[in-house]
Amino acid sequence: MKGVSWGLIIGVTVGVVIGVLLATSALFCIRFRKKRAQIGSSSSRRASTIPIRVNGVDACTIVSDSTTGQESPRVLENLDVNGGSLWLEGPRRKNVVSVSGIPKYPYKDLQKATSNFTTVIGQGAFGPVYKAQMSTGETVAVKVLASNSKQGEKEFQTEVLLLGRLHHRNLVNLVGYCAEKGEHMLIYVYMTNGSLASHLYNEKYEPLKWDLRINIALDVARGLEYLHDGAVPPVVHRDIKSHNILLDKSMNARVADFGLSREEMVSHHASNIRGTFGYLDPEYVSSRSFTTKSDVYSFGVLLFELIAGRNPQQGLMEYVELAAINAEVNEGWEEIADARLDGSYDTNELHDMARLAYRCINRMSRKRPSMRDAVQTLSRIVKGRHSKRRRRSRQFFPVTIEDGSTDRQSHRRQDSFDSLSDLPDV
Ligand SMILES: Nc1ncnc2c1ncn2[C@@H]1O[C@H](COP(=O)(O)OP(=O)(O)OP(=O)(O)O)[C@@H](O)[C@H]1O
Repeated sequence: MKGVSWGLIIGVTVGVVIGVLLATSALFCIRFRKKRAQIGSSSSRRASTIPIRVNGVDACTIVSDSTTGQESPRVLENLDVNGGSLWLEGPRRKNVVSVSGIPKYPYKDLQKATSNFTTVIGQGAFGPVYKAQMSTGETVAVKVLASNSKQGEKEFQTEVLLLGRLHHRNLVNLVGYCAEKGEHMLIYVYMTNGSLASHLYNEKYEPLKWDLRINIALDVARGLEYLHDGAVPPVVHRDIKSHNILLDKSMNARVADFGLSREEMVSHHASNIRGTFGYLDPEYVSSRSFTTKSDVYSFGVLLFELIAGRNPQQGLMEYVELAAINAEVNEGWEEIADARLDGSYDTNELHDMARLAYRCINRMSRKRPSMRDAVQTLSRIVKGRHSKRRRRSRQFFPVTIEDGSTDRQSHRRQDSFDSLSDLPDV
């Protein structure tokens, strides 16, 4: 009996232990699978919201941005998940010959779409830019390269091929081209709200709000980060300035004029130095060698433009150097804040952005941050702003929900709604 009961006890114990082990491992397997599925779906979601397409000759790889980008709630305009332009997709593409993925448009179509090239929207160093209404109903911008260009057909095609490989939501993507009747034209996504320069300096526009200025800075940083770290081979922009930052209908900023052969520029700059004075890296001027850090320098100038609402031709940098004297102990940068902001900005954010800008314009290129660092700093500023607002909204909502009947409280509710207007979707 004793033997039987010991055997029974041991049998039951072993059975229970094996049962528990089996149950635990089954549970572990289920949880592991779930987790993997979650990671899979979140990374594919991430890749689809923040596409960076790095194209080799035939390959197209999606890699992610250095930040998630969830802090930027603004709407993407005309973009599919791969950063390509939706208007070119699908059945609408009829009548368009596509060579190596970049559609080639007949001259007569563009002539018609621009009312015989009468719809000028701008004039750049490469030539005039026209607004074009395509028969598909889409609006595009057509850049006609100056006819004094020495570029041959083959070089132009090569350039189109290179440009066509660069796709990012913060770049003014090339969506087509035309090479006919001795004319060379590049067709771009149309940017409804024009250039950043016009919003900063043209009185006809409302002053840009502080939050929007930071969002624009982050958009530009992301576009440049892609050119420097995401594109293969890396692309140095060489002419970052507020005229080359364009805004779409939702005020998302995109970098324009990248990757164009600078040899083709109608020279309005002295002694072979390419770029725009005031934005030029002093190290490049002395060494004549342009690097990604030269773009970082120009980006720093652009950040100061956003802060101060004045450009290098209006003495921006002298202004900055004076303010920098007092800025060491977290003071002083307010002195240069754009008067059109009317004091409506967060002082800490302004200091953080100015400090980043000042690092970017360091005379020694090796001491400047990379664009990846700049993206991370600006993302932190934007994230900080959102969490501050979330905290503030948590303070306000319980009061208004519990007892929203008094005037004072309904005012507060209104205030909290106003300040939440640009919270990201969560
Ligand atoms: N894709 C676009 N959508 C809307 N407007 C555009 C577009 N591209 C250019 N423009 C307009 O045309 C103007 C001229 O553009 P372009 O890029 O040729 O020259 P720029 O940047 O002003 O000067 P530069 O050539 O010296 O850099 C821009 O300032 C902008 O107002």
